[in-house]
Amino acid sequence: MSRIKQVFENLAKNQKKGLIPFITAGDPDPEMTVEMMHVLVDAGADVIELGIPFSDPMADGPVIQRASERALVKGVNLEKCVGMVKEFRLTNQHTPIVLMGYANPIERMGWKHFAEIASSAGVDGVLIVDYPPEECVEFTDELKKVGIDPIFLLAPTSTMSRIEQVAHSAQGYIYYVSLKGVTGAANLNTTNISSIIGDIREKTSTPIAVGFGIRDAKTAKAVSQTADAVVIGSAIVQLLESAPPQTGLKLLKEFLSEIRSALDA
Ligand SMILES: O=P(O)(O)OC[C@@H](O)[C@@H](O)c1c[nH]c2ccccc12
Repeated sequence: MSRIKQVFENLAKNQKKGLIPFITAGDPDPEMTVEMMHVLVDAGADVIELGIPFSDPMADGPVIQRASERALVKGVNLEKCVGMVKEFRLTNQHTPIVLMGYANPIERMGWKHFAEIASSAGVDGVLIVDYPPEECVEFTDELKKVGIDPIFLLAPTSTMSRIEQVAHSAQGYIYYVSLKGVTGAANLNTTNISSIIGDIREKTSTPIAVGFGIRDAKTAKAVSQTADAVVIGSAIVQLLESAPPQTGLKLLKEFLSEIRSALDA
């Protein structure tokens, strides 16, 4: 069974909700990323989304764009991201890692080669923002062949046929984007979420994670009433940006622990 599936089964069994922090690989410094991943786990992360820095991240707001730029300046590329997962796996074999990014670097490397090195490094899921399921059937097959879960996005604008398509192709979890716009938005409306999640659940039993615009414990808790997991990105990346590195790690741990307690309360 995949590590992601295992985590969601355990959460369901214990009637808990998942916490999925996002960080950009290599930000603020490539030397810190693996340590940061362990801090996230210590603070209660169930799955880690590790962002592959990209020069034109069109789904990202300014906070994650800046993180991407900082990481690129420090020479982080796709190979190095995979290497970070490999290093993380030396001391953690249980926390699922989802690599997320854009199609371009993956295509340059080649689907098959990427799938192979990612799987042998210990990557569990892959989410490519600009790959809707019908445009990447072959890539999805390569991932499934090596036991990596393909993760897809649904949004408030998704049609019923798109929901069906994603329900059919997705493994691990489905990522429901809570609002129209880019990452880091501040105006999440938690009341609209439940009806669309209901529609998705009619089509699939794959767990649903919700992200975009979750910045505090209260919102995380509210979203977790309907979602199986919450994803938090920009709030974390911003916190790291605004503090010196070692203080950043401490603040990160405090911030995530607070969310964890709210979800578990
Ligand atoms: O930053 P937010 O609003 O907390 O949303 C999570 C998000 O950052 C993370 O999942 C993510 C980062 N880049 C993305 C691109 C598309 C979809 C999702 C993402």
